[in-house]
Amino acid sequence: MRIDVLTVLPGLFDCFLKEGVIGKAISSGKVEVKVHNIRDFTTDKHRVVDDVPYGGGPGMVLKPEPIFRAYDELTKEGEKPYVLLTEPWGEKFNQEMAVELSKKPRLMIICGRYEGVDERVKSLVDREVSIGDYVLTGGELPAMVIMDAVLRLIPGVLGNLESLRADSFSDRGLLGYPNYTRPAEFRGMKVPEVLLSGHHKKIESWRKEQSLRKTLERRPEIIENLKRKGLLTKEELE
Ligand SMILES: NC(=O)c1ccno1
Repeated sequence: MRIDVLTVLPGLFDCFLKEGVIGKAISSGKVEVKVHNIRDFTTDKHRVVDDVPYGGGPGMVLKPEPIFRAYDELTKEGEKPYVLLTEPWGEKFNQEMAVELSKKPRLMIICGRYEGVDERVKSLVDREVSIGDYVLTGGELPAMVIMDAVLRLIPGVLGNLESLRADSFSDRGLLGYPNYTRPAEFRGMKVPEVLLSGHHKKIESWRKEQSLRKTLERRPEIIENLKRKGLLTKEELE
């Protein structure tokens, strides 16, 4: 997968693209992520990327020209990207969308900033995406959240596919089960006996029960939804 990011603050991505699982995936060539400074696509000596809103009002709006120039330049060759725009009022990002996006060969993420982008930029956009009902200073952090959730799903990026299976939200949207590691007792808190038993069937059913219990406690609507769709087994319903 290739991802092109358009932003006025490219430096925000430096650590994200160098460290951890994502950094390794890029350095090993499993995925390609290129961050582009929208200012590099301006033509004036002050490299202006924003302007006051028509009709008045607070703040500044990202101008269309530099973004369109960037899009034209970056899409001259190769597959046309699926274009996302990160904005607070976009479609809510979730695991389902992450899975869908992970199947695209190429993405472009335009990071909103200031009061937003000129509305005409949206003629380039396939999906406006929000990571939550709150307003940030810009779309760069949402872009990193989206890239993290999407890139980890690319085959070969996560060493152990098992951890993908055990993800929260990956099994019918159920929350993940509790995890423990050594020591077996820490400050009087013991690891559940079943996890020390080596009995894989019992461990699996304990984990399933914990996952259902946690989902029922924290996200009952997910259980109700699965019940309505008939996606819970008889045992799980007991
Ligand atoms: N909530 C968001 O995704 C967002 C994007 C830009 N500002 O806020």
